[in-house]
Amino acid sequence: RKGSNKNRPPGPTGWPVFGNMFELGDLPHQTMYKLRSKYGPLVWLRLGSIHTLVVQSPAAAAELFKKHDVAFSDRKVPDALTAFNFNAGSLGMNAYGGHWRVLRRLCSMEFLVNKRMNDTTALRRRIMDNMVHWIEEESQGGTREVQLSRFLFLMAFNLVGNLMLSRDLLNAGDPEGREFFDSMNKVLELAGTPNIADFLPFLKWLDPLGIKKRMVEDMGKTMKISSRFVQERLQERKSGKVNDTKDFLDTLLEYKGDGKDGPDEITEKNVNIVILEMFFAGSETTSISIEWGFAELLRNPAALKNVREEIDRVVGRERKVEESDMDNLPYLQAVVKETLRLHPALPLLLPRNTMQETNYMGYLIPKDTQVFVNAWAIGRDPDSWEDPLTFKPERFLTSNIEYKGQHFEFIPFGSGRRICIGFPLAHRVVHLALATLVQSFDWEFPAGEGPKTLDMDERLGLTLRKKNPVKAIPKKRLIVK
Ligand code: HEM
Repeated sequence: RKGSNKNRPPGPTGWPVFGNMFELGDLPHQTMYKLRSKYGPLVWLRLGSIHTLVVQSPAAAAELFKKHDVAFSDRKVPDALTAFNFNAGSLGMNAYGGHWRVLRRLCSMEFLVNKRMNDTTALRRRIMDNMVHWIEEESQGGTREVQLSRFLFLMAFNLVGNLMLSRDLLNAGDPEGREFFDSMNKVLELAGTPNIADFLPFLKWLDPLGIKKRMVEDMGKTMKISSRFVQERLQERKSGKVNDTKDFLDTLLEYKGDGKDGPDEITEKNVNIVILEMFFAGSETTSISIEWGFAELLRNPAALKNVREEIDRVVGRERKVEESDMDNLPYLQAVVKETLRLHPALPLLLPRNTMQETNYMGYLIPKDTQVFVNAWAIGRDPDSWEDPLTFKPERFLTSNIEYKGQHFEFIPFGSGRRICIGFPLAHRVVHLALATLVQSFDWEFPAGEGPKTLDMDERLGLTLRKKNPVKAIPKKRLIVK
C-alpha cells in the first residue's frame, strides 16, 4: 500500500482489511465528533476497503459546498438500495447526472414547490386534526399515556400519501394502504441496518447478512402495491377521469423529456421507485424531528411555557393554530431551529461520493471517496455556538441564522446541489405539528417521571431516532372542536 496515504487528512490507523470499521460503534456521528479534538475538522478513515472523508467544521463544510460541490455530488449507495436498481431510478440515491436532474427539476417545480405547498395548506390542517383525534382516542380521554412517535409517523406517512397519490392510505376504507404501510416499515428498518457488504464490497455477491435478499422481498411487496396504485391511475386517466388537482403521480406519468438531458419518460418501474422514495425520505425524517422537539420542550418546562404563552397570545384557544400564524410565532420558530441544531434527523447527511480527484483544504482526495458531512458535530461546534450542548432557543431570537444551506454552522438539510428537496414541506409540517401538540393538550408525565428523568439517548437506523420513545399523558385543552 506504498504511497496510498499521500497527502490525505489525518485519522486513526485502523486494522488490516477492516480498517476503522469496528471503531465507530453504534453512533458513528458521536465517535467521529470525538475524533475531531485529536485530528482536527477533517478526518480520514478506512471503513473496510472504503476510503472515507469526514467533514466536521463549518469552515470545512463551506469550502466543500461553495468550491467543490459538483465534485462531491455523487452518492455512495448502500448495497440494500441496489435491490430492483432502486438507486438508478431514485432521486436521492442516483448518480449526479441527467436522470437525477430531471427528477430534481420535477420535484422542485411541480411537487415540493411553495405554490403547491400553499395550495395544500388545508390538507395539512386536516391531517393534524386526524392526529389529534388518534391521540385522544388512544389516551382514552386523557387517562392513559401515549407513545407519541407512532402518531407522528402515521401523520407524516399519511401526508406524503395524500400529496403523492391523493390517497388517504391509513383510512380504514383503504386496506391496501395498511398493507403498504406495513411493508414500507420493513423496508425502512432494513435500509437502516448496518451491512458488512457495504464496507467489504467483495462480499456483496455473498450477501453475508442476507440484507439484500430481505430487501428484495420487502421492497418487492411495496413495489407490487404501489404499482397497483399506478395502474389504477393509468386506468382512470384512460377512461377520461381527471383529478381536480394534479398530484405528483400525475406529474411523473405525464413527463416527456426534451431528448437532450435525462430520460424521455419516467418508466412505470421508476415511477414506483420515486413513490417509495418519497415515503422513505419524508416520513421518518419529519416525524422524528417533531418527536425530538417535543422531548426538548418536555425537558425544558420554561421553553414549553414560552411556546404555549406565545400561541395563546397570538392564536388563542378558540381556534386552531394555522400555518399562516407561523410568522407571528418567533419563539416556536426558535424552538424548531434549536431542535434541528441538536438533533438533525440525518446526522451525517446522506453520504456523498467524490466523482473526481480533488484538491480540498490542502489535501488530495481521491475519486470514489465516501464523504460524511457531520451536521450533528457541526451543530455542536464550540467555535460557532456558545454553550453548544444546551437547548437554548433564545439564541435564535437575536440571530438571522437559517437552515437553508447558506449558514454552514447549521446544515440539518445539507447544502449545495443535493440539499434536501423536501425542505418546503418539512419546514411547514414540523412547525405546525409542534404548535398543534402544544395548543391541543396539556401534557403530563407518566407516574414517577418528570423533566429530569426524560433521557435524550439516540439510536441510529436510517435516521437518528430517540432510543426511548417519548411517552406522555395528553389532557385536552383546546376549546374548539
Ligand atoms: C425534518 C425533515 C427532513 C430533514 C431533516 C431532511 C434532511 C435531508 C438531508 C440532510 C438530505 C441530504 C442533503 C445533502 O446531501 O446535502 C436530504 C435529502 C433529501 N430529502 Fe430530506 N429531510 C427532511 C424531510 C424531507 C421530506 C419531507 C422529503 C420529501 C417528501 C425529503 C426528500 C428528500 C430527498 C428526495 C432528498 C435527496 C435529494 C438529492 O439527492 O438530490 N426530505 N434530506
